[in-house]
Amino acid sequence: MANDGIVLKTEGLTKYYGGVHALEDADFTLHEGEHVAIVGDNGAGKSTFVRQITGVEQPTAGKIFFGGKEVAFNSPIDARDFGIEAVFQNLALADDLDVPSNIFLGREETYFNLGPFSFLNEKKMYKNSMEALERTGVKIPNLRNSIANMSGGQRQCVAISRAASFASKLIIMDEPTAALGVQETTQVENIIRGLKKQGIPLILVSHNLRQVFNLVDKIWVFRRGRIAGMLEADKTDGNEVVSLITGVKTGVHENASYI
Ligand SMILES: Nc1ncnc2c1ncn2[C@@H]1O[C@H](COP(=O)(O)OP(=O)(O)OP(=O)(O)O)[C@@H](O)[C@H]1O
Repeated sequence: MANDGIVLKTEGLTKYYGGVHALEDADFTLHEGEHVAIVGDNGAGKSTFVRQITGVEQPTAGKIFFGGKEVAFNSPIDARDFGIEAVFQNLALADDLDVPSNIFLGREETYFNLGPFSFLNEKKMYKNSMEALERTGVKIPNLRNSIANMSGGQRQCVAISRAASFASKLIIMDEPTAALGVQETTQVENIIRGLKKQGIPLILVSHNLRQVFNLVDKIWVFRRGRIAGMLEADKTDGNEVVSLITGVKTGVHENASYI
């Protein structure tokens, strides 16, 4: 498949959990530099889709293309190796470790390896963590505190800084601000704007339509496990998106590409 400026493409992506058809026949395309949202009602299949394209789970059927090549991610580490970073609702932080250890989790900087032993370069990890947080504008008073002692918002910001630092090709965020206050939400939205400036593509799962309209180029609507349509953010409005989410048409919508 030729690349054609397409970063990620899925064809017929399908996931069944026993008899539950969580995702069916999803054809999705993300172009270079694009920021897109995935919206839909509870249970529409948004998180299921994200789990398939990040290697957390393997699809029942369908194909995933990344950078023009068909890929099969057997784990999130496989996806990471392609420069894909994801922030999930459960964050995947290690509670008993401090901020630098969490930012470098699984990618620790070592001085040297001696047989089975690795000697961590903690100074370098601390410095790089400070830089990662500074780049994303996140302020954490004491990086040496274990993550368990931090607020939900601070933990979320660490997870997002980690993803933003390592994502070279694509970043995926599943409800990154659902549990945050106003100030922290603004901080996360600024991180997302920074990623846009850097040209890093984003897939944002969000229930917050205000946020979606402020941040993305395209809105992909999921309904009952299927992609119901795609709308360009600057050519649509909240009513049209809600119509597509619910499947109840409230008027004539010329801009929707109903699928
Ligand atoms: N591990 C699982 N086992 C069985 N069913 C599942 C599993 N994960 C998800 N489902 C079901 O698949 C469907 C889609 O769920 P999913 O979590 O993808 O929806 P969602 O759009 O992300 O919803 P929400 O906005 O509530 O997070 C739902 O009916 C859900 O109950």
